[in-house]
Amino acid sequence: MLRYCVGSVLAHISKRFGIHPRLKKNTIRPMVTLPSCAQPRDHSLPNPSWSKEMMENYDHFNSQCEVEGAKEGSGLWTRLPSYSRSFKFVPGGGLLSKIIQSEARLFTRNIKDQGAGFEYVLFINKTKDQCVGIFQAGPQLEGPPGKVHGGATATMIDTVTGTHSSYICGPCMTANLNINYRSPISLGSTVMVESTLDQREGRKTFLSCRVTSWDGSKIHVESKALFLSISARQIFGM
Ligand SMILES: CCCCC/C=C\C/C=C\C/C=C\C/C=C\CCCC(=O)SCCNC(=O)CCNC(=O)[C@H](O)C(C)(C)COP(=O)(O)OP(=O)(O)OC[C@H]1O[C@@H](n2cnc3c(N)ncnc32)[C@H](O)[C@@H]1OP(=O)(O)O
Repeated sequence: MLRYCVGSVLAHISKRFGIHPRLKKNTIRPMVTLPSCAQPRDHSLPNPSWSKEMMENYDHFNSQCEVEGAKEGSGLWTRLPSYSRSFKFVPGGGLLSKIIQSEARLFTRNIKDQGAGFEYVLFINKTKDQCVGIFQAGPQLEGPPGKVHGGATATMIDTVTGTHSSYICGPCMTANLNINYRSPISLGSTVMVESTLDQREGRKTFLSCRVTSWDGSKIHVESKALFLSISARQIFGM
């Protein structure tokens, strides 16, 4: 679904900018030299900054994932890759991301120091209509002293519910995000962000989301989100 929705968006972009996203590098005859496009880095894979709690929860979900090559539905969960730009989800997207607004980066992946900002991995469960994010909030996300900024927490929720909604209904945008902050999150701690589908109504997707401590013993945040399906025209103002 994600490949489909990003793919349909890219088809529109390519029409607008006169670039075909699936063109291989050696089939383009550019006026200028195009940057090379290496395999994009998947930021959802573990790195040395991940805490014991982060790794424990990652291993828990990863061990229940579909094995590559096995028939669909063989696992409960699917780990979602994560790139510094949404373009990089599709073949040829790495090249496009260097041509169109090449300085742009996904907000949650723009701090280069490992462990300094958002460290996270998302898993989706299609049969249960659930998406979970395991997040470790680094020191550069401070709000009150020693605690995570409320806007950073909102970003985590938007990331999990937005990705969940994209999987359900394709390209969409956050229309409403309602957040109740119940207890502060300490910097450096690992939290679970869990999104559940409540209802679909035409273009509207309603989701609930909870943020808890890594072991589920403490509730940090409860929220509701509304996403609206949009056309590629709406994204790029065509
Ligand atoms: C390369 C492309 C990538 C594409 C993405 C695809 C896949 C993603 C891949 C990977 C995921 C990676 C990262 C994901 C992480 C994070 C996700 C971040 C998402 C965001 O961070 S995104 C930014 C913040 N977001 C905005 O910047 C939206 C600004 N806004 C608008 O752009 C418009 O506002 C819009 C489009 C929302 C609606 O506009 P519109 O014209 O299409 O629709 P309209 O207004 O007609 O409303 C139709 C019906 O919805 C009801 N309705 C509307 N708004 C409502 C509200 N707030 N509350 C309650 N009901 C509402 C109306 O009442 C009516 O209801 P009814 O039909 O019953 O009368």
